[in-house]
Formats: sequence, structure tokens, C-alpha cells
Amino acid sequence: MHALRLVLDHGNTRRPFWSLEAHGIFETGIHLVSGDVGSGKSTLALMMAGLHAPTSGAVVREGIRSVLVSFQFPEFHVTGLSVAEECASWGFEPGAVIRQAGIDVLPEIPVLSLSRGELKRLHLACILSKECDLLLLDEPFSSLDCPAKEEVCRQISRRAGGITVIFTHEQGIFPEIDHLWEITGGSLVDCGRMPDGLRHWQHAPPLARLLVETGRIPASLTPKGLQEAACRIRD
Ligand SMILES: Nc1ncnc2c1ncn2[C@@H]1O[C@H](COP(=O)(O)OP(=O)(O)OP(=O)(O)O)[C@@H](O)[C@H]1O
Repeated sequence: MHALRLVLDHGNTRRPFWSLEAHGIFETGIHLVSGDVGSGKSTLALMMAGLHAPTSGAVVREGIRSVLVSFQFPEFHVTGLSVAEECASWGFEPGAVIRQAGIDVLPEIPVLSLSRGELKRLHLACILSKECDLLLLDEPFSSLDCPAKEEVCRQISRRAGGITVIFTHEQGIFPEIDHLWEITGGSLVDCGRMPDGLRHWQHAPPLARLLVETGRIPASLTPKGLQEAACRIRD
């Protein structure tokens, strides 16, 4: 596998009433970028994908030959009329995708007749089955219930190789995360690798924050990792 790096070299973007400064290096692994509503997560995802040019600075994709972006709203990705056509547009048979998505739909029905959550699961099943060097997932958990979030997390955690970046304000359910980032005060902040990065993560969910404050640093942000830390006798 060739070395992959996405370098944000003071990649700044400005709009009349908003700006974002993004500086840092994303290496192979699973990255979590958290931030409040409107903080710039989607804009940063577009910048990293090469779909939004920085106003100043640069975004350098070293060794990255393939990029996939998943937008928050699954309708943005639809190109087929039926579920089967939609799966085919990704190069997949509908049966396998429908099984992986865990939804109960027929391949011949119009893809836009699916509920938002079903469509999101179908889209995620397709995109998570593709191999790529850089996978950018903007709010992958939106529209999903807890079991579906957990299944998507398992699929993300299984990704081997490549750079995966999750942009989200999710506070409950996470996959295995290697590196924590957050957007705060108009800047991308590198909180650091897990688990030490937890100490610097302002957007940490309440349970993770409590565990850190009580000296039980979770090794992982997965539900199992948080449970293990919560059940641990204080260090
Ligand atoms: N095309 C645009 N033109 C002008 N301003 C925009 C445009 N797109 C986004 N913005 C502004 O840029 C800022 C960042 O938006 P962005 O969608 O990146 O935030 P976000 O963190 O992804 O939000 P959310 O959590 O709601 O998805 C917001 O203030 C938004 O109003």
C-alpha cells in the first residue's frame, strides 16, 4: 500500500460572515471531525475532496488516487430510478446491498420512495463497499436509528487502509476512531490521536468527558470501549 497523506496547508476559506482556517495532516486511519452546527464541517469536507477551492493556502493529496464523498442528504447521490438501478450505478447487485443495508425493500421499487433513513442506509451500504484512498463521510449517522448507527459504525471500523474522515456532531455512537479533530472558533483544531486526544476534545460527549475527568480514559470511543471504561475501577 502506498503512503497516503492529506495535507491542509493553511487552507483557509472565507465567506462574507464566516471563515475557516484548516491546518493539519490526515494520515491513514479513521478520523473524527466534530463541530457545532454551521461550524464548517461540510465546507471542510468539500475542500478536502477538491470540490471547494480554499481562498488561500492549499490542500495537498499525497498518494491519494481515489476519493469518495458521502453527503449528509442521501438524495444528493441518487442517479437511478429504481433501487436496482441505484445499486447498479455503484456497480453492485441489489440483493447484496439490500442485505447489507438491513432494509426490507424490493429492487424494482422507485429509489426515491424509500424513507430518508432507508435511503441513507442504502447509500451507506454502497459507498462503504467501495475501496478508495480517501473516504469523506459528512454526517453519516443522520436519519439513522441507534441499531443502524451501530451497524454503520461496525462497517466503518472494518475499513482497512485508506484515510476515512467522519464529519459529525453525533454525540452518542462512534466507530473505532484513531484521531480526533474539532472545528472551534473558526479553526480546525488537532486534538490528537486516541486515546490521549480525548483530554483535549472540547466537543467530547458527556460520558466520554466524565470518564476522562474521573481518570478512566476509554481506549476506544465505541459503545464497548466506553462501557469497559465506565465499568473500570478508577485508576
Ligand atoms: N454556498 C454558501 N454560500 C454562503 N455561505 C455558505 C454556503 N455554504 C455554507 N455557507 C455558510 O458557511 C458556514 C459553514 O457551513 P457548513 O455547511 O460547512 O457547516 P456545517 O458545520 O457542515 O453545518 P451542519 O452541522 O449544519 O451540517 C455556515 O455559516 C453557512 O451558512
